[in-house]
Amino acid sequence: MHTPPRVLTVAGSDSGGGAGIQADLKTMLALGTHGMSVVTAVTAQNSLGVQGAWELPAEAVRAQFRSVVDDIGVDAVKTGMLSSAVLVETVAELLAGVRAPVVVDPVGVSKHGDALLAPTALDAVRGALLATATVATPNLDEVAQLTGVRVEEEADMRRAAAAILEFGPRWALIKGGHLAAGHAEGAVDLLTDGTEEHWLRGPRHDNRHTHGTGCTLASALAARLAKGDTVPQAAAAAKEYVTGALAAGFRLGAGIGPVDHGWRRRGTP
Ligand SMILES: Nc1ncnc2c1ncn2[C@@H]1O[C@H](COP(=O)(O)OP(=O)(O)OP(=O)(O)O)[C@@H](O)[C@H]1O
Ligand SMILES: Cc1ncc(COP(=O)(O)O)c(N)n1
Repeated sequence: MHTPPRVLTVAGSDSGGGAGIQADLKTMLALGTHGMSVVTAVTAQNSLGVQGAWELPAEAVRAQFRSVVDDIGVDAVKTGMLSSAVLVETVAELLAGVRAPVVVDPVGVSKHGDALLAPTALDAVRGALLATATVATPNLDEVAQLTGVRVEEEADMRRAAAAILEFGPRWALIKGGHLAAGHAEGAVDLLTDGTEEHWLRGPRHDNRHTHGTGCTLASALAARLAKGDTVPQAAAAAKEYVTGALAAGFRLGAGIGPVDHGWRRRGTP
Protein backbone atom coordinates (compact mmCIF):
# COMPACT_ATOMS: atom_id res chain seq x y z
CA MET A 1 0.00 0.00 0.00
CA HIS A 2 1.34 3.45 -0.93
CA THR A 3 1.67 5.95 1.92
CA PRO A 4 2.27 9.51 0.70
CA PRO A 5 4.87 11.72 2.44
CA ARG A 6 3.43 13.52 5.47
CA VAL A 7 3.60 17.32 5.59
CA LEU A 8 2.44 19.51 8.47
CA THR A 9 1.46 23.19 8.27
CA VAL A 10 1.44 25.31 11.42
CA ALA A 11 -0.48 28.42 10.33
CA GLY A 12 -3.61 30.54 10.43
CA SER A 13 -6.93 29.75 8.78
CA ASP A 14 -8.07 31.95 5.86
CA SER A 15 -11.85 31.69 5.59
CA GLY A 16 -11.62 32.78 1.93
CA GLY A 17 -9.59 29.67 1.09
CA GLY A 18 -6.79 31.44 -0.80
CA ALA A 19 -3.97 31.67 1.76
CA GLY A 20 -3.02 30.22 5.15
CA ILE A 21 -3.92 26.66 6.14
CA GLN A 22 -6.31 26.29 3.21
CA ALA A 23 -3.65 27.21 0.61
CA ASP A 24 -1.14 24.96 2.35
CA LEU A 25 -3.36 21.85 2.36
CA LYS A 26 -4.38 22.34 -1.29
CA THR A 27 -0.74 22.73 -2.31
CA MET A 28 0.29 19.64 -0.36
CA LEU A 29 -2.42 17.58 -2.08
CA ALA A 30 -1.50 18.94 -5.51
CA LEU A 31 2.10 17.87 -4.94
CA GLY A 32 1.18 14.32 -3.96
CA THR A 33 1.61 14.52 -0.18
CA HIS A 34 -0.64 14.06 2.84
CA GLY A 35 -1.27 17.49 4.41
CA MET A 36 -1.95 17.99 8.11
CA SER A 37 -2.55 21.16 10.11
CA VAL A 38 -1.94 22.87 13.42
CA VAL A 39 -4.22 25.93 13.46
CA THR A 40 -2.68 28.92 15.27
CA ALA A 41 -5.36 31.53 14.58
CA VAL A 42 -8.67 31.89 12.79
CA THR A 43 -9.12 34.83 10.45
CA ALA A 44 -12.29 36.20 8.94
CA GLN A 45 -10.83 37.01 5.53
CA ASN A 46 -11.87 37.44 1.91
CA SER A 47 -10.63 39.00 -1.32
CA LEU A 48 -10.90 42.48 0.24
CA GLY A 49 -8.82 41.94 3.37
CA VAL A 50 -8.85 40.59 6.91
CA GLN A 51 -12.00 41.51 8.84
CA GLY A 52 -11.02 39.81 12.11
CA ALA A 53 -8.46 37.48 13.70
CA TRP A 54 -8.62 35.29 16.80
CA GLU A 55 -5.58 33.54 18.15
CA LEU A 56 -5.74 30.08 19.74
CA PRO A 57 -4.25 29.42 23.19
CA ALA A 58 -0.69 28.03 23.22
CA GLU A 59 -2.07 24.88 24.84
CA ALA A 60 -4.29 24.22 21.79
CA VAL A 61 -1.34 24.69 19.43
CA ARG A 62 0.84 22.36 21.50
CA ALA A 63 -1.89 19.70 21.70
CA GLN A 64 -2.55 19.71 17.93
CA PHE A 65 1.17 19.45 17.23
CA ARG A 66 1.64 16.52 19.65
CA SER A 67 -1.41 14.71 18.24
CA VAL A 68 0.07 14.80 14.76
CA VAL A 69 3.74 14.24 15.49
CA ASP A 70 3.42 11.55 18.16
CA ASP A 71 1.12 9.27 16.18
CA ILE A 72 1.33 10.06 12.47
CA GLY A 73 4.81 11.57 12.20
CA VAL A 74 6.03 14.22 9.78
CA ASP A 75 8.38 14.23 6.78
CA ALA A 76 8.43 18.06 6.62
CA VAL A 77 6.88 21.00 8.48
CA LYS A 78 5.93 24.47 7.24
CA THR A 79 5.06 27.45 9.45
CA GLY A 80 3.02 30.51 8.43
CA MET A 81 0.96 32.99 10.49
CA LEU A 82 1.94 32.64 14.14
CA SER A 83 0.19 35.79 15.40
CA SER A 84 1.97 36.53 18.72
CA ALA A 85 5.22 36.24 20.67
CA VAL A 86 3.75 33.46 22.81
CA LEU A 87 2.84 31.34 19.79
CA VAL A 88 6.17 32.02 18.04
CA GLU A 89 8.01 30.85 21.16
CA THR A 90 5.73 27.82 21.57
CA VAL A 91 6.18 26.74 17.95
CA ALA A 92 9.96 27.31 18.03
CA GLU A 93 10.17 25.07 21.10
CA LEU A 94 8.06 22.34 19.43
CA LEU A 95 10.13 22.49 16.22
CA ALA A 96 13.38 22.12 18.12
CA GLY A 97 12.35 18.49 18.78
CA VAL A 98 11.61 17.68 15.12
CA ARG A 99 14.16 15.99 12.87
CA ALA A 100 12.31 16.57 9.57
CA PRO A 101 13.07 19.62 7.38
CA VAL A 102 11.31 22.82 8.44
CA VAL A 103 10.25 25.70 6.17
CA VAL A 104 9.62 28.94 8.08
CA ASP A 105 7.56 31.55 6.22
CA PRO A 106 7.83 34.50 8.64
CA VAL A 107 4.42 35.92 7.74
CA GLY A 108 4.11 39.56 8.83
CA VAL A 109 1.27 41.26 6.99
CA SER A 110 -1.38 40.19 4.46
CA LYS A 111 -1.44 41.41 0.88
CA HIS A 112 -3.90 44.10 1.98
CA GLY A 113 -1.59 45.33 4.74
CA ASP A 114 -3.42 43.70 7.67
CA ALA A 115 -1.05 42.66 10.48
CA LEU A 116 -0.83 38.89 10.97
CA LEU A 117 2.00 39.07 13.52
CA ALA A 118 2.23 41.33 16.57
CA PRO A 119 5.26 43.68 16.44
CA THR A 120 6.19 42.33 19.89
CA ALA A 121 6.75 38.89 18.29
CA LEU A 122 9.61 40.02 16.03
CA ASP A 123 12.29 39.37 18.66
CA ALA A 124 11.12 35.77 19.08
CA VAL A 125 11.13 35.27 15.30
CA ARG A 126 14.72 36.56 15.15
CA GLY A 127 15.94 34.88 18.32
CA ALA A 128 14.16 31.51 18.33
CA LEU A 129 12.06 30.66 15.26
CA LEU A 130 14.46 31.31 12.36
CA ALA A 131 17.15 29.07 13.86
CA THR A 132 14.79 26.06 13.60
CA ALA A 133 14.45 26.53 9.83
CA THR A 134 15.98 24.43 7.11
CA VAL A 135 14.74 27.20 4.81
CA ALA A 136 13.36 30.63 5.76
CA THR A 137 11.23 32.31 3.07
CA PRO A 138 10.74 36.03 3.88
CA ASN A 139 9.33 38.49 1.37
CA LEU A 140 10.99 41.90 1.02
CA ASP A 141 8.78 43.59 3.63
CA GLU A 142 9.57 40.84 6.13
CA VAL A 143 13.29 41.18 5.36
CA ALA A 144 13.09 44.92 6.11
CA GLN A 145 11.12 44.32 9.30
CA LEU A 146 13.45 41.59 10.58
CA THR A 147 16.85 42.90 9.45
CA GLY A 148 16.51 46.55 8.46
CA VAL A 149 17.86 45.72 4.97
CA ARG A 150 15.86 47.47 2.25
CA VAL A 151 15.89 45.75 -1.12
CA GLU A 152 15.38 48.02 -4.09
CA GLU A 153 17.35 46.18 -6.77
CA GLU A 154 17.93 42.51 -7.45
CA ALA A 155 21.53 42.74 -6.27
CA ASP A 156 20.38 43.93 -2.79
CA MET A 157 18.84 40.48 -2.28
CA ARG A 158 22.33 39.12 -1.49
CA ARG A 159 22.62 41.46 1.51
CA ALA A 160 19.09 40.52 2.56
CA ALA A 161 19.93 36.81 2.50
CA ALA A 162 23.16 37.32 4.44
CA ALA A 163 21.26 39.24 7.13
CA ILE A 164 18.57 36.54 7.41
CA LEU A 165 21.20 33.75 7.58
CA GLU A 166 22.66 35.52 10.65
CA PHE A 167 19.57 34.34 12.57
CA GLY A 168 20.49 30.71 11.96
CA PRO A 169 18.37 29.11 9.20
CA ARG A 170 20.38 26.73 6.98
CA TRP A 171 19.07 28.38 3.80
CA ALA A 172 17.40 31.71 3.01
CA LEU A 173 14.94 32.02 0.12
CA ILE A 174 14.40 35.74 -0.41
CA LYS A 175 11.18 36.31 -2.38
CA GLY A 176 11.42 39.16 -4.83
CA GLY A 177 7.75 39.24 -5.85
CA HIS A 178 7.41 42.76 -4.42
CA LEU A 179 10.33 44.22 -6.44
CA ALA A 180 8.98 46.99 -8.63
CA ALA A 181 8.85 46.27 -12.35
CA GLY A 182 12.01 47.58 -13.98
CA HIS A 183 14.08 46.62 -10.92
CA ALA A 184 14.08 42.90 -11.63
CA GLU A 185 14.01 40.61 -14.62
CA GLY A 186 10.65 38.80 -14.24
CA ALA A 187 9.74 37.54 -10.76
CA VAL A 188 13.00 36.61 -9.12
CA ASP A 189 13.84 34.90 -5.82
CA LEU A 190 17.28 34.18 -4.36
CA LEU A 191 18.07 30.91 -2.58
CA THR A 192 21.38 30.68 -0.75
CA ASP A 193 23.04 28.96 2.19
CA GLY A 194 25.85 31.53 2.20
CA THR A 195 27.97 29.39 -0.10
CA GLU A 196 25.79 28.24 -2.98
CA GLU A 197 23.62 30.79 -4.76
CA HIS A 198 20.57 29.91 -6.90
CA TRP A 199 18.54 32.62 -8.64
CA LEU A 200 14.99 31.37 -9.23
CA ARG A 201 13.51 33.27 -12.12
CA GLY A 202 9.97 33.08 -13.52
CA PRO A 203 7.82 35.20 -15.81
CA ARG A 204 5.89 38.00 -14.04
CA HIS A 205 2.09 37.68 -14.21
CA ASP A 206 0.27 40.87 -13.35
CA ASN A 207 -3.29 39.55 -13.29
CA ARG A 208 -3.72 40.72 -9.64
CA HIS A 209 -5.01 37.30 -8.50
CA THR A 210 -2.02 36.74 -6.26
CA HIS A 211 -3.61 36.02 -2.88
CA GLY A 212 -1.67 33.18 -1.26
CA THR A 213 1.53 33.21 -3.31
CA GLY A 214 3.84 33.18 -0.27
CA CYS A 215 1.96 30.39 1.54
CA THR A 216 1.82 28.34 -1.65
CA LEU A 217 5.55 28.66 -2.37
CA ALA A 218 6.54 27.66 1.19
CA SER A 219 4.12 24.69 1.26
CA ALA A 220 5.28 23.44 -2.13
CA LEU A 221 8.85 23.66 -0.87
CA ALA A 222 7.95 21.63 2.25
CA ALA A 223 6.08 19.05 0.16
CA ARG A 224 9.06 18.53 -2.15
CA LEU A 225 11.46 18.30 0.79
CA ALA A 226 9.17 15.63 2.29
CA LYS A 227 9.51 13.71 -0.98
CA GLY A 228 13.28 13.71 -0.63
CA ASP A 229 14.39 16.58 -2.88
CA THR A 230 17.46 18.59 -1.95
CA VAL A 231 16.73 22.21 -0.98
CA PRO A 232 17.75 23.64 -4.41
CA GLN A 233 15.65 20.97 -6.21
CA ALA A 234 12.65 21.60 -3.95
CA ALA A 235 12.91 25.37 -4.37
CA ALA A 236 13.03 25.12 -8.17
CA ALA A 237 9.98 22.82 -8.18
CA ALA A 238 8.11 25.10 -5.75
CA LYS A 239 8.84 28.17 -7.88
CA GLU A 240 7.52 26.37 -10.97
CA TYR A 241 4.35 25.35 -9.11
CA VAL A 242 3.61 28.83 -7.74
CA THR A 243 4.31 30.45 -11.12
CA GLY A 244 1.76 28.15 -12.79
CA ALA A 245 -0.75 28.73 -9.98
CA LEU A 246 -0.30 32.51 -10.33
CA ALA A 247 -0.73 32.40 -14.11
CA ALA A 248 -4.03 30.56 -13.55
CA GLY A 249 -5.17 32.84 -10.68
CA PHE A 250 -8.85 33.71 -10.93
CA ARG A 251 -11.37 36.37 -9.98
CA LEU A 252 -13.20 35.70 -6.71
CA GLY A 253 -15.04 38.33 -4.68
CA ALA A 254 -14.50 42.01 -5.42
CA GLY A 255 -10.80 42.22 -4.60
CA ILE A 256 -7.63 40.16 -5.00
CA GLY A 257 -8.46 36.61 -6.16
CA PRO A 258 -6.51 33.48 -5.25
CA VAL A 259 -3.86 31.58 -7.15
CA ASP A 260 -5.18 28.33 -8.60
CA HIS A 261 -3.81 25.42 -6.61
CA GLY A 262 -5.42 22.96 -9.01
CA TRP A 263 -3.85 24.41 -12.16
CA ARG A 264 -2.01 21.26 -13.12
CA ARG A 265 -5.20 19.17 -13.13
CA ARG A 266 -7.16 21.80 -14.98
CA GLY A 267 -4.37 22.38 -17.50
CA THR A 268 -2.46 25.58 -18.18
CA PRO A 269 -4.74 28.44 -19.30
N1 LIG B 1 3.26 39.06 -10.17
C1 LIG B 1 3.99 37.95 -10.04
N2 LIG B 1 4.26 37.17 -11.12
C2 LIG B 1 4.98 36.04 -11.01
N3 LIG B 1 5.48 35.58 -9.85
C3 LIG B 1 5.24 36.30 -8.73
C4 LIG B 1 4.49 37.52 -8.76
N4 LIG B 1 4.39 38.01 -7.48
C5 LIG B 1 5.06 37.13 -6.70
N5 LIG B 1 5.59 36.11 -7.44
C6 LIG B 1 6.33 34.97 -6.95
O1 LIG B 1 5.50 34.35 -5.97
C7 LIG B 1 6.27 33.90 -4.88
C8 LIG B 1 5.85 34.61 -3.59
O2 LIG B 1 6.44 35.88 -3.62
P1 LIG B 1 5.98 37.17 -2.86
O3 LIG B 1 7.14 38.08 -2.85
O4 LIG B 1 4.70 37.66 -3.47
O5 LIG B 1 5.71 36.54 -1.45
P2 LIG B 1 4.78 37.00 -0.33
O6 LIG B 1 4.83 38.46 -0.23
O7 LIG B 1 5.06 36.20 0.87
O8 LIG B 1 3.38 36.65 -0.82
P3 LIG B 1 2.15 37.59 -0.56
O9 LIG B 1 2.46 38.83 -1.36
O10 LIG B 1 1.06 36.73 -1.12
O11 LIG B 1 2.09 37.85 0.90
C9 LIG B 1 7.72 34.17 -5.29
O12 LIG B 1 8.24 33.03 -5.94
C10 LIG B 1 7.60 35.34 -6.24
O13 LIG B 1 8.70 35.47 -7.11
C1 LIG C 1 -4.14 33.18 7.61
C2 LIG C 1 -3.22 33.82 6.64
N1 LIG C 1 -1.92 33.41 6.57
C3 LIG C 1 -1.08 33.99 5.68
C4 LIG C 1 -1.50 34.99 4.84
C5 LIG C 1 -0.54 35.64 3.89
O1 LIG C 1 -0.91 35.23 2.63
P1 LIG C 1 -0.04 35.43 1.36
O2 LIG C 1 0.41 34.10 0.87
O3 LIG C 1 -0.95 36.15 0.40
O4 LIG C 1 1.12 36.27 1.80
C6 LIG C 1 -2.85 35.39 4.92
N2 LIG C 1 -3.33 36.36 4.12
N3 LIG C 1 -3.69 34.79 5.83
